[in-house]
Amino acid sequence: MAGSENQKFCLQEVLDSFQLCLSPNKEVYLEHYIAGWRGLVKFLNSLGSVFGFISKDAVSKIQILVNFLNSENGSQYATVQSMVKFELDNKLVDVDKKGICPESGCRTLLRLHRALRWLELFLERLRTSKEDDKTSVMCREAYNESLAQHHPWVVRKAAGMAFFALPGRPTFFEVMNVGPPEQVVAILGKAVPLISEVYLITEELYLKHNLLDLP
Ligand SMILES: CCCCCCCCCCCCC/C=C/[C@@H](O)[C@H](COP(=O)(O)O)NC(=O)CCCCCCCCCCCCCCC
Repeated sequence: MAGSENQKFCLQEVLDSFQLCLSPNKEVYLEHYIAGWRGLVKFLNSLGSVFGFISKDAVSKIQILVNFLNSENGSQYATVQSMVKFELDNKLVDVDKKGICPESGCRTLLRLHRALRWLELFLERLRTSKEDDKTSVMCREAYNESLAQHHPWVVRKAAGMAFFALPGRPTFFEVMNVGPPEQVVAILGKAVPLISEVYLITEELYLKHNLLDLP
């Protein structure tokens, strides 16, 4: 998988990864969750260096999770559910905000999980958008409704500036690399509910274990 962030993006690949994410009993496989994010980072990279600071942060979080998956405890990280259990049972999470485990799997995944909500809201806006709607507006609205609430002023400001550099809807659809606009809309129609399901399962799990505010 190394270096896959530099290859050409294809929306179908992301859809496939999120499809593979769910086990028959609705657990979330970390490997496929990570693959989905790798695909999205590819997309971001293809939009240019203005988005480098966002892509860099996503890549570093992906890498932390990959390292856990490849560690001697890798099998405990097979699913998000098993990761949460393992890290909580072994006191590997900063539940009482002490800063002893600043890079736990749970807190790292939480950052991507929050970004997944932004993605869901953004893709749904794209799916239902009209030809001359602005991607920057869709992106900002989705961001303000989700991730922005977890970001300090300086990050919100930087993100806001980057949104201005987003290409228009036609270019955006082209970069998705799945064919004409109707096809993009059709694939988005499959991707959004899937992403939403993965998001909800993770959200409920984190809520149950009181992990939604991990520092
Ligand atoms: C296509 C437009 C892309 C716009 C992306 C919108 C999200 C804006 C996020 C701005 C993040 C700025 C970077 C810094 C973040 C960190 O401070 C912050 C907190 O981390 P910490 O607690 O370790 O400090 N990190 C995060 O919240 C995680 C952010 C992860 C963002 C990943 C975004 C990937 C975007 C993929 C684009 C895919 C487009 C979809 C097309 C099919």
